[in-house]
Amino acid sequence: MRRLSLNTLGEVPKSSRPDLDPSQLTTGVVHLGIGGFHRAHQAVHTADAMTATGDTRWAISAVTQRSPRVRDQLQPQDGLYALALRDGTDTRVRVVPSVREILDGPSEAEEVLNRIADPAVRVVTLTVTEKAYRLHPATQRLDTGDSEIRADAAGRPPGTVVGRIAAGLRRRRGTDAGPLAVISCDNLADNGALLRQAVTDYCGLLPDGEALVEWIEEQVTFPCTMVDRIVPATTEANRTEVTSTLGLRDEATVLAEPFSQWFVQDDFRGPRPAWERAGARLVPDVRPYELTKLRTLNACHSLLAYLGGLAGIDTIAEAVEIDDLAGAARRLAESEVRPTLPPAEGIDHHDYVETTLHRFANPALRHTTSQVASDGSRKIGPRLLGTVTDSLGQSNAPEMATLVVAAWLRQVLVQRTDDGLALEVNDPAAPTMLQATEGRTDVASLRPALAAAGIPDALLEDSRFTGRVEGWYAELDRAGVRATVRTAVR
Ligand SMILES: NC(=O)c1ccc[n+]([C@@H]2O[C@H](COP(=O)([O-])OP(=O)(O)OC[C@H]3O[C@@H](n4cnc5c(N)ncnc54)[C@H](O)[C@@H]3O)[C@@H](O)[C@H]2O)c1
Ligand SMILES: O=P(O)(O)OC[C@@H](O)[C@@H](O)[C@H](O)[C@H](O)CO
Repeated sequence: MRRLSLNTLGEVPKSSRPDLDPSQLTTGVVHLGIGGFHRAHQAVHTADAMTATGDTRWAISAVTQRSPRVRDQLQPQDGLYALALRDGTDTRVRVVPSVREILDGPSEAEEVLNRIADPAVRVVTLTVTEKAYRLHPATQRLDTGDSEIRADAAGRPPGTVVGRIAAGLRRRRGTDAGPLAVISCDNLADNGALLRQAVTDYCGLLPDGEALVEWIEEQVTFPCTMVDRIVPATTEANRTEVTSTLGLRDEATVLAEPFSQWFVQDDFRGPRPAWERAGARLVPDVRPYELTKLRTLNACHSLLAYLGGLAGIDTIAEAVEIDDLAGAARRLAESEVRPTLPPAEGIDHHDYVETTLHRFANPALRHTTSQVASDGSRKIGPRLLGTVTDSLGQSNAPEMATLVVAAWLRQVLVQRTDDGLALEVNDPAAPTMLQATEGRTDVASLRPALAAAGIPDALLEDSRFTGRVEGWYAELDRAGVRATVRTAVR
């Protein structure tokens, strides 16, 4: 079957064809980490902003970070791909035109730096997963002892995200290409500030680092963002379905829910796409929205992923249909998270929780518990530990938050469901945690495991945290998920 491409675009059914002519767009954005989420979120808001304004300077040069797979899917299609928005049995398919170039970061490192230094480029966005920032979990500062970071700083073509950004900024400084905004779109609280600090820490390892930091302060902003759209990993079934809708083969299909939200801190020194004309909110302070989303939506997602996974449940939609699991998510969100949140204008927290659980229940997404559970050691902090710390500070008991931590620990240490089936564990800290526990899975092994995962000392030394985690862990071991949660939500 013929592939989707510029040559075949005219054969796409009219209802799925883009409003923009892709060949008329020029590049103004570099994106690092062209995974599913970018294709379903920022690339779409950016296409819609160009359509709304007629300002076609914002096509995207997208960079793969570790494997050329997405480049190999998109390049034969001239960067075109279909987004399938699915809600229950409804599906809407649209071809997205904004990705105009795909570079493979590892093998085309020089080109990537040239793009970042290009005066036409005014925005760099990134979606690279939490672990790619290489932050020390306890300090949330760049782990400058990381061997890959040190190798980048020693002058090899940069392979890490922070190394690549710093090298690109250094080149841009050399070409005097003008101000730039570097926008993290990953699920991290204060993502812009964390990235700025990580780049600054990295510059500290470079011989010309001080001058580069001075230039960055003058020319580069790091707006914080809150991004929200559920985008599961694409399956072959998704590709086949979209192929039959388009009448053309699309290897780079992405699937998402219809809901999409984007809050961006309005901190730009140069031009940018008019995202506010395409559903985004440009606000002076993103923090209340970001905290609300991370501590509510993402924390409930993790709750369903860890407890659901241990209970042998494959998808988030199936997990949230179990009343006690939904009840535990509500208890976490309403009783523990809500008192810790600053007011976020326009957000009613109760409605937010109910909308979130309704979105999770979308059966068409088939978002797996194992995908959401991945990289737990990097997600537990931003999603749950802030709630734990703030709750303890307010003398509120973080029962559900610690239950999630215990469930994560059981996944990593025991790696079996309650029925004894093997659980796939994908966590960069898992080897160190298993080494620290020497293969033991009893309650006494939890503190070494938490320490190895980089949980901050203040929590490790607080028995109100460790005691609860140990209690829940023992209960999960004794009674299993379903009975533990049933008792917990009574
Ligand atoms: N998928 C979603 O529903 C969703 C929603 C909101 C935010 N996000 C954010 O987007 C991120 C990416 O999600 P996705 O669905 O696109 O995932 P994905 O697996 O499709 O893509 C991940 C991207 O990150 C890169 N990456 C992974 N590990 C890396 C590392 N160690 N160093 C450098 N690059 C690395 C990969 O190369 C790839 O380009 C998430 O981690 C999250 O922070 C995702
Ligand atoms: O993408 P991750 O791996 O950081 O987290 C998995 C999900 O919790 C997350 O992607 C949500 O679907 C998303 O944050 C919704 O906006």
